[in-house]
Amino acid sequence: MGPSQAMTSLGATAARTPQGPGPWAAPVPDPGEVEEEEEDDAEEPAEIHLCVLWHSGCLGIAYYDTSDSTIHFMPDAPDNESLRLLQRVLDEISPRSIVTSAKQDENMTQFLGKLASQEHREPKRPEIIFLPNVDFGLEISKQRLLSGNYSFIPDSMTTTEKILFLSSIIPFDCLLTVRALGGLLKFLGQRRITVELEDYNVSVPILGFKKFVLAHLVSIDQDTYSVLQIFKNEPHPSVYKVANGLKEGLSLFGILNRCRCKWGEKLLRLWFTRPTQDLQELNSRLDVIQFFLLPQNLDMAQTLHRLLRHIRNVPLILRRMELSHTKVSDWQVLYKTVYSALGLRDACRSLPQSIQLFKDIAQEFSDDLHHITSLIGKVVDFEGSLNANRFTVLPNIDPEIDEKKRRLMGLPSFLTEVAWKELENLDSRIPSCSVIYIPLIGFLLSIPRLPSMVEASDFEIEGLDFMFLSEEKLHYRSARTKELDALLGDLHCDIRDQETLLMYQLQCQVLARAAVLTRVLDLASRLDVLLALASAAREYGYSRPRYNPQLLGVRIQNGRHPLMELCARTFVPNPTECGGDKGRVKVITGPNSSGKSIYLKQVGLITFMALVGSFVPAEEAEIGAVDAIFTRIHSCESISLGLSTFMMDLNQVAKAVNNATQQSLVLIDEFGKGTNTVDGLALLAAVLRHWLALGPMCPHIFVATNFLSLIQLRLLPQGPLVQCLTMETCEDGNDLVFFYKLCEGVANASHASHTAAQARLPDRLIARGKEVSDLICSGKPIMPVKELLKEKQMENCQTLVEKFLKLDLEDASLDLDIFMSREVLPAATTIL
Ligand SMILES: Nc1ncnc2c1ncn2[C@@H]1O[C@H](COP(=O)(O)OP(=O)(O)OP(=O)(O)O)[C@@H](O)[C@H]1O
Repeated sequence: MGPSQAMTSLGATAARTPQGPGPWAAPVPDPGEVEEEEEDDAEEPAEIHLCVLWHSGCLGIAYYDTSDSTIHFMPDAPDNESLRLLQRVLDEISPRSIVTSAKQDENMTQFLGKLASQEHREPKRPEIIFLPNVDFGLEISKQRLLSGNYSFIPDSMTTTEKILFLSSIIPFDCLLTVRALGGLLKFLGQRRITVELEDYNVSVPILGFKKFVLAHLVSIDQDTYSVLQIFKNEPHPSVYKVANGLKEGLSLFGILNRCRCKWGEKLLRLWFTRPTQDLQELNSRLDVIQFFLLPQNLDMAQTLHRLLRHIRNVPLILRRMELSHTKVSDWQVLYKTVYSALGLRDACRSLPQSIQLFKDIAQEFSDDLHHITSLIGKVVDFEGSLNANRFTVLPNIDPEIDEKKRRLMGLPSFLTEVAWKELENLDSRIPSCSVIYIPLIGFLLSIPRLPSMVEASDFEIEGLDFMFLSEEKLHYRSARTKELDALLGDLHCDIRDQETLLMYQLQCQVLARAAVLTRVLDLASRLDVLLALASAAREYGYSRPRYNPQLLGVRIQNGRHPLMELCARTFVPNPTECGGDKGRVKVITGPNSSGKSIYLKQVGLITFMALVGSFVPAEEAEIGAVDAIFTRIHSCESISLGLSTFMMDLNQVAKAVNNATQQSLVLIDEFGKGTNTVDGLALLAAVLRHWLALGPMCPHIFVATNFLSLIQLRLLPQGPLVQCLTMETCEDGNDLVFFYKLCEGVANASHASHTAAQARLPDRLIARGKEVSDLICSGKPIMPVKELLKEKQMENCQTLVEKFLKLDLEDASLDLDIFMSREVLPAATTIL
């Protein structure tokens, strides 16, 4: 540190003149130590590093998430040759890098090659890293896992205890998972993820291992998420406000997300990306929501919601502790979080223990939390720490620190006395002097530079050692300041060192209890999500869905579209019943704007919400076994993919045709409109006939179409598998009234002209459209618009023809050029 940057932590001044700086200047906080205070929860964008192995139809996946410094792993799971499960995981977590073995199966190589070539992949193409196959060896991977340095394992554990503990978390019998975990650890260590700039002996922080299972997953692709408006990213008006410049628009996630803590929101997003068929899990979520919906539990819900606001970003704090980068605010946040967690525990202990979540919170929020709060509360001097901008401890923790602080407190007045004495010995031209203290340098005499002190040689003063010039002040060591150094030493630094040591010990105590803190976060975010879903269910009048694995399809009474019902003045609910004698293919026809698309989406959304474990916008809903939701609904998104609209339509339908099973829900809106009518209709009919030919294996299909000919021309086989539905309307003179009510039957006309009128197309055009349409229907030729040949034009033509007839071509005086330019050309402009 150069002298000009040298910061004094305290000093005292003696001045000969009254105008000089006051001799009783209070200790000035060291500005060099003032850290840039970030917001508590400010986070670097999370990065995910994934390691994957595929062997004999089995997948082993493990990934490291920098946002919570946790390793997530999926126990060995079967995946087919097109690696759909892996694709699903990649879509969900968008890893920054994908690590795998250089010795790979052909399928995996092709899969990764394709991934690497996706130039427009959003948000970013992952980096693909091949490590030598030996890095994934089973034994070496096990060793790496067992010998890791994990702060959540207390130092007091013996090696055997540690192995037992780890084998209760990591499934060592899942060979691919273990090898993937081993490869991941190798990669993390090699790249020094998150600790690139740290000392080499600081290892990558690992705060826990978490299992994730995608076994009961309901498959939903990205298009479906977008067209059903489950998520909707919109550019944020302020790009500085959020890291990716995006905010949630009107979406299902947006209206249900009432989470109070960030981790709750994160978990809700995760549940949305992983709809499940695990009925036990779904029912356990619904039990909690149902409990909070009871009027007598409203107060409790509000109390819990308030407490959850204080549950903050514990993983970030733990990571900073691991790296010894803990900030003053971290201690406060941690204290509040743990304190609120204890509040949650006490509240949950008073709730029915038959509900698993309450039981878990009551039991798993252990006394370790008490220990943490009492330690932090007893040791950390929050006020002092904030003032000093560094960790300081309360009195009576360490008598040595207390003693040093007492001496330090008395120092300014003592130094003032010293300064006065020093001033007496100085040249009388020097008006004032101060004694200052600079950490690591010691005590110095500071004298203002006199106008006569120009050259460096002028700075020399007898009996003093010149040190440096800074801000027009000359600094010297005198015999007295040397004495002070010996007497008081680096008092300030000593206090700081001792307090830092105490902070380190406190950190270790907290880190040894990291497991309970991670659990707090897991359970608190679960509670937060369920309270959020309960709050939405209460406000919007949702009901609890029932799951019936024996049921084919879904049965919904008075279902509503969760977003549309918030925008429409009155929303008309509609029932849904598919499977059994109600047919597998529902063909919904109806005039434009009669509510077909909304109905289709509502079926998808209600089913989705039930599979997430939320209450649903319906009077009753019974959900059968649903393994996937496919959609072919028009979205605006085609530019970034560089595909034509029709090509996108075809892609989506192809996905459904190739993957839908008898348990899948397929929603098709206006398929075939992107090409000429006949081809489009033929394609739609062909796709539906393909599914119908599967008989009982046919998926549950809802098709909304304006191709009335699909039914009129009997393009679909007749039978119990097909049911025709339409939206009720009634003609009132020229007006068409929409009832938005679903009923059996087929629409008799598209009433496109009515929609056109609503869109304010000129009447003349609408009338012409109707005329042409009627002519086509009745098989008559289409004549050009009569209006075009106006009467006046006819008259002009006749006059011109007459002029030509009167021409005497035998007449020698006739000048044809003059005739053309005077008679014909002017008339031509009125005719053409
Ligand atoms: N159940 C309903 N209750 C009240 N209003 C509804 C309902 N369903 C639809 N609407 C209203 O009708 C409008 C049009 O609905 P929708 O887009 O579903 O029509 P559509 O039949 O699919 O039309 P198109 O064939 O032109 O695509 C909606 O924006 C909404 O305002």
